[in-house]
Amino acid sequence: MGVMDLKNKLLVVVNPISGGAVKDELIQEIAELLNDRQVAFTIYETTGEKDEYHIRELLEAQSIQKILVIGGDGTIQTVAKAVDKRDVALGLIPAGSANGLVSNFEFSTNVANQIDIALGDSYILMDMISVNDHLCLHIADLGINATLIKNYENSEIRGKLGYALQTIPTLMESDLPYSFSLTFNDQTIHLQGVMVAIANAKQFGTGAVINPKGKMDDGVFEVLIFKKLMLVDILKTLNEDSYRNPDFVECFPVTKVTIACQPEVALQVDGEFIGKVQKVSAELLSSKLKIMVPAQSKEIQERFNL
Ligand SMILES: Nc1ncnc2c1ncn2[C@@H]1O[C@H](COP(=O)(O)OP(=O)(O)OP(=O)(O)O)[C@@H](O)[C@H]1O
Repeated sequence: MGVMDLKNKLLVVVNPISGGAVKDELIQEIAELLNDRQVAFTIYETTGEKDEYHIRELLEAQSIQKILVIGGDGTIQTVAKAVDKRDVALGLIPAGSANGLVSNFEFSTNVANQIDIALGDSYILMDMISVNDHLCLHIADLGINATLIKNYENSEIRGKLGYALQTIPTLMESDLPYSFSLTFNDQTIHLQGVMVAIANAKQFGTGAVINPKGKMDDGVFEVLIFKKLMLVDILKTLNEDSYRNPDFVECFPVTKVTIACQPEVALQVDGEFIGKVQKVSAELLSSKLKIMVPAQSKEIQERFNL
């Protein structure tokens, strides 16, 4: 507990296992930085059991306006669910293995700067999507990437190396291409592809920009159909501004989409493997998530025409 100042009370949610790293030193450093800034705080360490419920209890019992989240996308997800429709902002300290969501903001890698962003007053009201009733903040997809994530979760390796090692067996096992039917804006299209992505964000934590049009606070999300595994075009996703070959990917901005696939295809939401499904319903939620971002971030510059 830091200096008592109820107006400034911060809840610090730490996932002790995210990213596979011990966080004792990081927590110590953050506690000192918060004390220096005279911010009162309570620390909650996640256990992996009923965290959403416990965080909600803390929000109800104490006058908390901000939560500092130290963890990966899964931890941000849990906190977002606990916040629900409350006017509570999230400050982010990326400490996961991939940090997909945070990689979309121009975040500093310096912890003191991250604390200043969290305690500052620049925020976005981020869109959220429901994907088969799972909350999606970042990117959900059906097909090759979700299959990869499933194999990765079954392996012993955490971290980016895990993805690389899992790629080859996944590509050999999968029955590509899959058949998808997508219904949106009163039309249904049928096509073959290796992956369909439902994207709020621009890029994965690996840096692959799969959705150059992605803006987290524009009131729409994109549905993207990746038709073939084209190596040159996959490499081009490393460049944000590059032209996207329509033989490789097509993109549609939507607020609602249903996707049917035959036979069933692997689904992942924000990096968690959900299962194999024959149908996906995705819809923009009416509630938004308040996320603290750097004042110089693109979203803030565009909003205020700076
Ligand atoms: N104390 C704990 N022990 C074991 N598992 C935990 C604990 N606390 C949280 N978890 C689990 O950690 C997972 C969330 O991890 P998170 O996504 O934040 O990190 P990561 O997987 O390393 O990062 P990323 O999502 O960026 O790849 C959830 O599945 C949650 O149940």
